[in-house]
Amino acid sequence: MAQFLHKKTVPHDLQKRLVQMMKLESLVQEARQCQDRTVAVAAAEDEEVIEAVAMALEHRLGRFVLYGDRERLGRLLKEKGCARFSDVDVVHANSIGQAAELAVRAVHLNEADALMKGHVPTATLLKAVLNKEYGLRAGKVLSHVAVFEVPEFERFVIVTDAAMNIAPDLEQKVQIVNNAVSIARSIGIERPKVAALAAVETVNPAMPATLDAAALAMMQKRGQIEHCLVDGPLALDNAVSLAAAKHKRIESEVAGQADILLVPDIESGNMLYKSLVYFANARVGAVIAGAKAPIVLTSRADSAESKLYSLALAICSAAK
Ligand SMILES: CCCC(=O)SCCNC(=O)CCNC(=O)[C@H](O)C(C)(C)COP(=O)(O)OP(=O)(O)OC[C@H]1O[C@@H](n2cnc3c(N)ncnc32)[C@H](O)[C@@H]1OP(=O)(O)O
Repeated sequence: MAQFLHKKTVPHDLQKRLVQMMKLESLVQEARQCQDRTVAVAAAEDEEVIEAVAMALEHRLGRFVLYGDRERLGRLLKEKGCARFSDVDVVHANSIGQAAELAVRAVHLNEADALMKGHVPTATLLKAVLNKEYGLRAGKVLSHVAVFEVPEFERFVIVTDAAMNIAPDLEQKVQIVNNAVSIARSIGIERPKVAALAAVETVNPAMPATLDAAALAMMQKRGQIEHCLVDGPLALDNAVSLAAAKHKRIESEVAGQADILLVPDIESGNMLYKSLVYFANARVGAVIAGAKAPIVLTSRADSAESKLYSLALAICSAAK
């Protein structure tokens, strides 16, 4: 369905309705169409990661190269029923740090199309990703983009940045928006609506997030941010609920209809991410965008199913 959405011939209204019907499951179907994708998994010797790889192999999403302890990996692959697949290779690494470096190098050298985090601390992997000699920098800000399917909610909710940029400044927020817009477009949301979140919907000089949000909205209006609509500051309720926006008398093309929620910092983003998973039973697929290749940065909070969706999102966005 998502492939159909990319065709320019689809009328906008129909396109919007189809996007709204989309489920993360449809990303798995789309990823399957992408030929010959290879994913390098850093420190893959982790039960949940191997479970996600097993699911991905079952769905024929691509080829996997697992970096880590050969013996432990061999055992886990057998336990999870992966030994029967030919699309999986193991490269031995003596330590978690070496596994991260080897996996990142493989993507750097175009031997793999996407990187996946295994049993390695997030900061260790990201430091390898940012390494000047063998990393995956592409001259842009790298940022985390999470696509949520929330039960009873009619459209995807995209949250950024919940996991990489700790306290982004205005310039970094512009690039974080650009990265999220490019992921939204890769899954068929042609002109996403971006809400720059704050605690209130009015500009308050004592709350820096409201100043950045207002600047971002103006930058989009002046053409400095493209392929999307941006409004802010918006509080979470009036970003996602038309009734709440109406109640506050907010006149905006974004309020109540946001596709992308730009959070002010990593704390608010991470808590929103985990609240959606734990309190709202949301499903999620997430990647780090802006690098030479997409990166799957899974969290312990994610189910194996969510890890599969993240892999599908990475494969879909690597193909664009
Ligand atoms: C939501 C589910 C998943 C999770 O819960 S994940 C858990 C939460 N996430 C984390 O713990 C990671 C948070 N981020 C960090 O720890 C750090 O920002 C990170 C990514 C490790 C980078 O730290 P450092 O290596 O100390 O970075 P630094 O500020 O000294 O900069 C070193 C060089 O890298 C560059 N850099 C840092 N962040 C970047 C970015 N986002 N995009 C592009 N380039 C970036 C930075 O400009 C600097 O470059 P240069 O050496 O000056 O050329």
